[in-house]
Amino acid sequence: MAVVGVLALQGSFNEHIAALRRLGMKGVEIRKPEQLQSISSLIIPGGESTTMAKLAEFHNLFPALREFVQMGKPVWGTCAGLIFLANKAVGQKDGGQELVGGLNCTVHRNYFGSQIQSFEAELLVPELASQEGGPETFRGVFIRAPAVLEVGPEVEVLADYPIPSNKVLYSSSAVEIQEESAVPEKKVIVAIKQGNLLGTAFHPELTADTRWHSYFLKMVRDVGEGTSNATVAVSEAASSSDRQTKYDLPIFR
Ligand SMILES: NC(=O)CC[C@H](N)C(=O)O
Repeated sequence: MAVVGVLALQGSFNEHIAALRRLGMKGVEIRKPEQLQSISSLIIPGGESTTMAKLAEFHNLFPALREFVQMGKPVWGTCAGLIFLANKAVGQKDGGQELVGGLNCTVHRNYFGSQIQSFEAELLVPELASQEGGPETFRGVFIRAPAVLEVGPEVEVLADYPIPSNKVLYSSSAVEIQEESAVPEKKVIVAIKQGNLLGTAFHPELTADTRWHSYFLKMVRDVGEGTSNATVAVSEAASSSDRQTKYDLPIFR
């Protein structure tokens, strides 16, 4: 059976492996550079990107991760993983942190604020729904989440999040709630794709909705490495049976 690597230094790697299992796929934990040679796709989970970067540095993983991305192998970063894959990150701790890069975008590390400003929201996901079926929306779990501030022309935006006009981020001054029509709704980008790289600011691995995992597995198949047609057939069958179930929260099973 084809396997998907999951960077397992810190964060929600077990939850990704469980989501892959629900689709009939095996996720293998990756902790050392040489382990990247035996896999053809990788998920970088959410967690805390500064800590994860320190651990990656300790294990000398950055050169191997960059090479993996440059070889065009499919890589999906969720939350802290998205930060890893960004070419540029702002809002970093003093001294910054090393990035793998590859996604031509700038992310803000804690765009939505601190841990207590974590939230869940229904996101419109037209591309995901057209590829995977199911509802037009996806329940986004945002945990001290980043957001994408800017993207290059080659980057496809798969989801954005409308920030209510009366919610002002990064302002210490009191802000008056204005007439709805006076302040246009601002949208921030929360899911992107560039070639074989996928990035989501939220945590699909913490939901029962496996469509983002299934979408990534199709990217893996399209590269023509890794999954066999038989394996993908299994994963499609699994995801269509999932579609019949209602996506309840809390949903990690
Ligand atoms: N849930 C997450 O992965 C949070 C990421 C966090 N904002 C960071 O800087 O690492």
